[in-house]
Amino acid sequence: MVGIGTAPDSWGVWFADDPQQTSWTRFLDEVVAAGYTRIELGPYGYLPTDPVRLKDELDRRGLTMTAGTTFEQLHRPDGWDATWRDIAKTAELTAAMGAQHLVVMPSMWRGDNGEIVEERLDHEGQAKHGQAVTELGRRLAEEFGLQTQYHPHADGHIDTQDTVERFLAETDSAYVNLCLDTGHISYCGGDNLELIRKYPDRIGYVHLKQVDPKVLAEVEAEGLSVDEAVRRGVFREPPYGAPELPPVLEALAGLDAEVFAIVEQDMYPCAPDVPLPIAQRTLAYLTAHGGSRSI
Ligand SMILES: O=C1C[C@@H](O)[C@H](O)[C@@H](O)C1=O
Repeated sequence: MVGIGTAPDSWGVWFADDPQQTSWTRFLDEVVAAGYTRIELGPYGYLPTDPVRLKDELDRRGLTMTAGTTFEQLHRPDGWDATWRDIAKTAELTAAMGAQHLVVMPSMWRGDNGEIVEERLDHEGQAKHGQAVTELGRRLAEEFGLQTQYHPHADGHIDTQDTVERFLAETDSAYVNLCLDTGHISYCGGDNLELIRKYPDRIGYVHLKQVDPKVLAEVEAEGLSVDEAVRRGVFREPPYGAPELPPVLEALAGLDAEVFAIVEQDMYPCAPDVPLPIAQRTLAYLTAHGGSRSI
């Protein structure tokens, strides 16, 4: 089964607290109105951080939480403390909601203005990073009972197919697997179907998004960041972008395990009335192609 859900990103939410964003109550109400039953936590502090209150808000709306999302900086020699401080609070709240997964993303090598802010990792750096993420996954499993699903990210240290494959080789599948984000993989020139075919046991979780090839070409030509690409609308409503999602859903349905596939159409910033109709159409499209909305 491929269990479809959605996330605050699909309502234009990137930050805990930003007056441009939809309020969290409107987000939750519209998720229900759109017909979804599963959500992600989004940036820590956007939804209530008191676990009793948050659970009550979810229960009242018949929603379950599949995962929290967070970034790491473990490629830095002194990155552990800052990473753990940020991740532990997200992990605690995520686990308290009964979710099983924590989606972890890399730090960026490219800054918001398109500038290079960090050198890419060499082979030794990739090996050390893989070991550190494995250790993170082990602690998240032992201390919070969460499965770590690593999410490659455009402009991040794990982004291209080559870095994703090396990352999988450097990490221990007992503690770390992949959150295949179809949009980020395509944005970086990777092949989602090939990753599912080559690493069926490592696909632990999925984010569904599509890329507009025209906007991507502009962004590449101008050397812009993914943040600017999002502002220009690089992530499109299905089925108007790439990759095609029905073959991805079919390949996921053929895996041994049930997998959550969470719609994450980044649209920061966006006008308040934009997300709901897109979310409704996207859910109808995905369920017509094999995705399941029910809990
Ligand atoms: O999972 C994600 C979280 C967001 O913060 C990020 O920008 C987005 O692209 C994503 O895939």
